[in-house]
Amino acid sequence: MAIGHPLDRAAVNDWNPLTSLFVKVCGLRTERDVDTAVEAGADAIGFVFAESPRQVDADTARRLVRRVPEHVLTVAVFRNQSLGEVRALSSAAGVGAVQLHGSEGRDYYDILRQDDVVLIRGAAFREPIPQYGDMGEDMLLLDAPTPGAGVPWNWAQFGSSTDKWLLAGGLTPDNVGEAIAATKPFGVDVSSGVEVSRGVKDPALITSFIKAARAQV
Ligand SMILES: O=C(O)c1ccccc1N[C@@H]1O[C@H](COP(=O)(O)O)[C@@H](O)[C@H]1O
Repeated sequence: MAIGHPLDRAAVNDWNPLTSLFVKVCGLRTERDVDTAVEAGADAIGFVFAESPRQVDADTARRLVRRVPEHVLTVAVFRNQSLGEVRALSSAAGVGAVQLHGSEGRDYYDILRQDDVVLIRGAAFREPIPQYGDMGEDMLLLDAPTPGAGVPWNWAQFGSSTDKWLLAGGLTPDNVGEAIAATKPFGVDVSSGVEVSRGVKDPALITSFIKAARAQV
C-alpha cells in the first residue's frame, strides 16, 4: 500500500499477498507501541474492547487511532458483545475495521457493513473448518481456541488457501517465518508473542516480528 492512501475495504479487496503480506499487531495500549508498530511497517493495528488484560476504553483508543496514518488500518476487537456496544465503541474510537472474535451471527456483519468498516471474522480452527466469506467478512482470522492466549495451534493442519485469511495464535518473531512457509496466509496477526508480560508490549519484539514476517515474502 502506497503511503498516503487509505487502507479501506477497496484496498483490502485489491491487496496482492504475493507482493505484500498483511501484518497486524494487536492489543496496543500506548503511544510508544502504536508508533513502533507504524514505524516498523504494520498494515493494521488492533485495539481490544473485549474483556482482556489488553482492554482499552473508547477515549484511549480514539487518542491512539488519531496517531495512525491512514495507510494503516485501525481495528477494534470485540468478543460476544452486543451489536449496540460494538457500533458505539467502534464509532467513538474512529476505527476503520471491526474484528468479531466470538459467536456473533450474520446479522452483526450485515449491519456493520452499512457502517463502511472492514470486517474481520476471528474464528477458532476446528471442525467444521471455518470458511472465508461465510459471514460476508472481508478477512477471516484463524486462531487458537482461546484468543489472545499466545498458544499456537497446528497450523500445518490447515494447509494453505488463496482466500483472504490471517494466521493468528501463538505467533512470535521466532516461529512466524516457519508458520508462513507452512500455510502461505494472506496475513498474520500477533499479540502475546510481542509482549514481555500479559498486556505489556515490547517495542523490540514488535519490530522483530514484523521484520521476520516480511522476510518470508
Ligand atoms: O488479545 C486478546 O486479549 C483478545 C481478546 C479477545 C478477542 C481477541 C483477542 N486477541 C486476538 O487474539 C489473537 C491471537 O493472539 P495471540 O498472538 O495468540 O496472543 C490475535 O488475533 C488478537 O487479535
